[in-house]
Amino acid sequence: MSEKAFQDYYPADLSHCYGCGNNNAHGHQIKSFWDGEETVAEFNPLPEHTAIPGFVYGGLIASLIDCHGTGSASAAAYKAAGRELGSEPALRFVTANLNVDFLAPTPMGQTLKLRGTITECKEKKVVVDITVSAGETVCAKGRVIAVKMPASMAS
Ligand SMILES: CCCCCCCCCC(=O)SCCNC(=O)CCNC(=O)[C@H](O)C(C)(C)COP(=O)(O)OP(=O)(O)OC[C@H]1O[C@@H](n2cnc3c(N)ncnc32)[C@H](O)[C@@H]1OP(=O)(O)O
Repeated sequence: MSEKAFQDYYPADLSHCYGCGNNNAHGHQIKSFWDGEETVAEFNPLPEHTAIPGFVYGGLIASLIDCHGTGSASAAAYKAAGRELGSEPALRFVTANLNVDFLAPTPMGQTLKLRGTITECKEKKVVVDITVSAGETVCAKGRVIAVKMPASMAS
């Protein structure tokens, strides 16, 4: 995909997140995009992301939901403000609450597809509902409550 991901617009000094930071060589570096009014991301779990042989670790799934959620929140805030992604001042969101339901065992060896719906979008808080699917099976669903990053988290 040649389109820039939401996370590619994060400023370099805030791109170290284990889930989505471009500057974290050991992280997941997930990439989120718009698909109409929804947001999408894909991830291919590695062998080290195993829970039980053949199945994906739930913590990884939570991490993917977390960072697809905060990325989607930022993109939704820019959209609501009628602004270009990445324009200054930056609209940065962190996770206030993360809730995950594991609905079915998640198989290794398949691309996981995340799909997000912006359920609520206010100036300071964005709520994103997300599904994680392997093939036709929705393996997990989650909700991220993302809140504007406090000044105390900026270096
Ligand atoms: C561009 C750069 C971004 C890159 C980073 C990506 C991040 C990746 C995801 C992460 O892992 S972030 C790291 C984990 N998160 C944190 O460390 C956040 C720690 N918590 C805080 O700093 C504060 O608690 C927080 C900023 C989340 C909220 O404090 P505030 O004082 O700003 O919130 P406030 O009390 O004003 O509430 C604002 C709204 O959020 C709601 N809210 C706040 N905390 C909540 C909570 N814990 N659960 C549910 N809702 C919550 C609150 O009810 C309210 O909703 P309403 O407007 O509808 O009334």
